[in-house]
Amino acid sequence: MNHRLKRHIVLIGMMGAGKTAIGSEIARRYGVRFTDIDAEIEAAAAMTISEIFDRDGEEFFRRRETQVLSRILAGPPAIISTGGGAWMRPQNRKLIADSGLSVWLNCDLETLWHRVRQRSTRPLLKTADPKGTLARLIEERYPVYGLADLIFHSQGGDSVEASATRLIAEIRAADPDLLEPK
Ligand SMILES: Nc1ncnc2c1ncn2[C@@H]1O[C@H](COP(=O)(O)OP(=O)(O)OP(=O)(O)O)[C@@H](O)[C@H]1O
Ligand SMILES: O=C(O)C1=C[C@@H](O)[C@@H](O)[C@H](O)C1
Ligand SMILES: [Mg+2]
Repeated sequence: MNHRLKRHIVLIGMMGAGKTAIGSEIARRYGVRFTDIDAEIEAAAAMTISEIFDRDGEEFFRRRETQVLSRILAGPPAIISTGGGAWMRPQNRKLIADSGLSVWLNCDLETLWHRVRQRSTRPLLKTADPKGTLARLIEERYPVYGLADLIFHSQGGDSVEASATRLIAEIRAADPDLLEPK
């Protein structure tokens, strides 16, 4: 059924937390727009994120990420999936707070590792000990992710569909007017 979003719903969290999977499922179900910031960065640069990191470095990528996030947030309300590091910049947190509800998809290390271990698309995990890197990023980031408006506890055994249903209920409880039928 088609719905209207009053503000953006901005999904934050680690690589593999399900921002893209759950975000696109919710958007499909409610007929609202879904935007993935990583995909927007890649489209604007006509390069993959790995290529941007390799050629121009992480700092350059982070500046691009803020520009793209700012452009998407200025557009019509959408469900937005951010890259894992986006929420760590205070400037990005301010941009998100000004126009959306931030939702952290909180997921444990073992579940994340199970989901990302096969992927070669995430430059930050191209290390000698990717699981250790993931654990270190979790330690650094979780206190900051915890500043989100809503914390969704992802349950490892749940399907994407079940998680999307539970997340919608939690979003409705946090802000009953955010997602309304057209
Ligand atoms: N309950 C669940 N919630 C979310 N994802 C799940 C769940 N169960 C299985 N998955 C699978 O886990 C993967 C989650 O990856 P996804 O790309 O959505 O994460 P992400 O947060 O967007 O990561 P990235 O920052 O790397 O883009 C998907 O392949 C999805 O199908
Ligand atoms: O966790 C991170 O810092 C990143 C996650 C990805 O979504 C990409 O935005 C990029 O690979 C950086
Ligand atoms: Mg994603």
